[in-house]
Amino acid sequence: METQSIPWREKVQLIVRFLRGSIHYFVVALLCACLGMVFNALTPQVIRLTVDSILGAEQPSLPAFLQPLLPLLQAQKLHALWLAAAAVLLLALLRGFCNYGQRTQLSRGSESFVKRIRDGLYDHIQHLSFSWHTAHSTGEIIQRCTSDVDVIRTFVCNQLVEVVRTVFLIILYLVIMFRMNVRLSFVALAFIPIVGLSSGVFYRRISGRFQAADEAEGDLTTCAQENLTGVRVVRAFGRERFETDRFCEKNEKFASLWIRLGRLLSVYWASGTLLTCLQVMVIIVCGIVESVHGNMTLGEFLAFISYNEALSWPVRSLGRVLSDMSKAGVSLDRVGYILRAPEEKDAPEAAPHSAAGDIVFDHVTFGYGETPVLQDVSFTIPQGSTFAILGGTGSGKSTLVHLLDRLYDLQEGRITIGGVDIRSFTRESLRSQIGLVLQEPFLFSQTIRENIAATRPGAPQEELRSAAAIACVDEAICEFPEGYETLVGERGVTLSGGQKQRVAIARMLMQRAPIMVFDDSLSAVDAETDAKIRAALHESLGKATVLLISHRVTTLMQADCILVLDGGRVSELGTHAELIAKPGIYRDIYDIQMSSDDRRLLGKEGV
Ligand SMILES: Nc1ncnc2c1ncn2[C@@H]1O[C@H](COP(=O)(O)OP(=O)(O)OP(=O)(O)O)[C@@H](O)[C@H]1O
Repeated sequence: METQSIPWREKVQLIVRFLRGSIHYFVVALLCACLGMVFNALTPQVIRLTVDSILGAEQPSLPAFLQPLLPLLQAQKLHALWLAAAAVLLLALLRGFCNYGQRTQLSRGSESFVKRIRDGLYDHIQHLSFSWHTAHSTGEIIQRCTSDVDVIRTFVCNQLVEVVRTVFLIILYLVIMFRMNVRLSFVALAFIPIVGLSSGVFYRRISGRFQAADEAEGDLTTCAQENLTGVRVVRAFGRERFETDRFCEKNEKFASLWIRLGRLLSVYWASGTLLTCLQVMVIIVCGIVESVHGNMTLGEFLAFISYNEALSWPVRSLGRVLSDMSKAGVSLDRVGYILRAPEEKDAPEAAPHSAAGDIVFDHVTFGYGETPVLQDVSFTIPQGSTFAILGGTGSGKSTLVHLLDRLYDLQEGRITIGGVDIRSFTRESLRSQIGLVLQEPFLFSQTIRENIAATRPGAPQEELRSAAAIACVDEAICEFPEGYETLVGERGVTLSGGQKQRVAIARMLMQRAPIMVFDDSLSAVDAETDAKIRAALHESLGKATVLLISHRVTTLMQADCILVLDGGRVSELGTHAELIAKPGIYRDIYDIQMSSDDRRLLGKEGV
């Protein structure tokens, strides 16, 4: 799946959009963090006071509210030392409280933030067009909704807060340091842009590598997902070795990308450590010179060193945050790519319409890409009739259904139902009136009852059973120990292809749609069951318009009208009797398919 970079302004808007409702947690967390910094900054001052005025003989400089303590500090050195120790303890306790507040608020904020992203993404994906879904791999969509969302969460909830905290800390410490010694503070300050610059260079270099690693992870997920979904094919064709090799190859590429990334990170961290040591060394040397010249007391020197050391780690971590920012930037691009995809939207004038009336395909031309799949296709399906479509593989039969259901939008021509262009229907009203059974039906990992009742939850059991009986699957369901409560899917029973198709037919019948489409949906049942189902459907469908697609002539021959598609064009149109009366594709297929068995079966059906 491609990833276009989205502008930073849009990335910020994206974050702000999902932060709504949880911003107060982050504000409180930040306040706690800043307060913790203040308490942190007071500890070296206690040390300075202890060294200079309790152990040494300097006149203590205390803020006005602490002036009453002065006589106590000067009178009894031991009491003063206890007081200093108690102050350090108190500051540590206060820092602990702030830390606790920061973490609890952050975890609440981050959980509600990430929940909002997941909900937003899921809801958006539900409204993306079918063409978008077919164009993008499921594995990668899942990866973007899980790992990428996680990277964004870590960035917003930990690193972004860390940046604000670090900036506050740098300002606070620099103010204190400048008040203590301006010259030495300038030396400490000079290192900040150097560290910042090296982080910036690093940030630019690493961004592309993170993107490549993420794309490799997407490939790996897709490969694993495909393999697990197609496990039957893998086993049947003995492709285990091939699949393992394919996975290993992708896994190796993924691992080597991360190793290269790790190497780059190590270079950064090693050079950062070197820079920090250099800065500490320079400050110690300059501080000693300042102290020797009497520009600093010993206590001030010690306090300055601890401020400087406390400053070096956050400045470096700023570099790490910047590098993580590049990763988060890539993840925001990838999640943003999904969120930017346009949702299926009805035309402003679209409204719910009744799907009663004739269905007309009027000079329809359509292609998924450059090559047209359907060319100038025109035909009419009278309301209440059974209309069949026959055609070779890839002739465009399913494409007709995709267009009727508006899974894809028409490029040329128009389709009308009862004289109303299907583009004037809201998609919901159109789709709710077209019952669809696909060649490869999908059943949810729920009970058979829930699957059949998917279109009408809460429908009475008798109705479910009668729909299942029409689809000739009721008997098979009742044979399961748990009957209709049998769970299907990975954690339940595995239904045969034919059983799945019949459950899907029952599900569609529950919809009671005025238009019913069977897209090669009896291909997995034997000819006899196919005939039984058709007979039962014939009796129960009433006034519904039925569109029947099949490769099997016996399935189609009773239809009111049969259309033969050839290479995306209408080749023949007429009743079974009309079509076999003249040479053409239909008669050829009929002659090939009609074995003596079929003729016997036809005799049974009385055709
Ligand atoms: N989502 C898609 N994207 C691109 N091409 C597609 C897509 N779906 C179908 N096609 C192509 O369109 C052509 C017609 O496909 P369609 O599924 O309509 O044929 P069909 O007659 O139903 O075939 P079959 O009987 O094998 O199911 C084929 O060449 C197919 O490769």
